[in-house]
Amino acid sequence: MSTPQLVVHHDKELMAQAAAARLITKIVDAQASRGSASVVLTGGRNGNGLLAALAAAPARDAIDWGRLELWWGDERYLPEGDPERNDTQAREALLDAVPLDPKRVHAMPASDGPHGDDVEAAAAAYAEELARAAGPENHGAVPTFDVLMLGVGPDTHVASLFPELPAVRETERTVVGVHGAPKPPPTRVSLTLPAIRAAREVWLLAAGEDKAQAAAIALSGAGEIQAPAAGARGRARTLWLLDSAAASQLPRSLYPPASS
Ligand SMILES: O=C(O)[C@H](O)[C@@H](O)[C@H](O)[C@H](O)COP(=O)(O)O
Repeated sequence: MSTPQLVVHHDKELMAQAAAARLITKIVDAQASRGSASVVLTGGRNGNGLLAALAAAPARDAIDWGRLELWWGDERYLPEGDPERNDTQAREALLDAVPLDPKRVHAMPASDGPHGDDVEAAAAAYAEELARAAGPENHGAVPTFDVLMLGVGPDTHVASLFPELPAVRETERTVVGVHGAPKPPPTRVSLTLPAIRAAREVWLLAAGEDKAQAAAIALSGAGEIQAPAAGARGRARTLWLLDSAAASQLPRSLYPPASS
């Protein structure tokens, strides 16, 4: 697993714009070398902020949207179209404005779908969809994601993997149902750490004062059960994208000079 690299931007807006520019380049390079790109989106303010910045980016349409595979790292288990769903918010921030191939947009199941309130069945169905998309060259039961993005919660959660809860302890399955999440809504579907760690690159987004303690804990050697963000590592790269407020409690040895 790759050692975390940090890039610190002056403020939340600049972090979102710089991360969006970074994502455009990553997708364009992947499409140029492999014909398509695979990205895992995250929910929350930082995740949606990045998508909104990408929607407004001048180079946005350098991406061949028809050859972009989109997945989610987690989803609130709510009815399709519910404003609180991560995919609803992603569509509003960006997806509805670009010509994606709907067959390549893999939303997680909704609670009014075929699985009803059986969130474990919904999680298993998404795991099967991931496995179907994985090729022989991939690592196990998920496709090789070019970039997997994760917002970081103030308690160091990523996706819907919360400290000490069963989902963060999962070592076999790629997708699990989550009950009793401390961040509402309580019922969710989430990728697990094994699925996250199959990604080429994992980017963790942390902006705002409320993330400073979480970033310091996760980057100072905490274990992944107590601090799930500490376990979110990519095979080739783990990149923390912070603003100076979120970086303010990092040990000086970790906090590079402000990059902008
Ligand atoms: O379903 C969710 O809420 C997200 O997937 C969650 O993992 C989010 O990324 C973090 O809680 C950070 O959210 P903020 O960026 O809003 O702090």
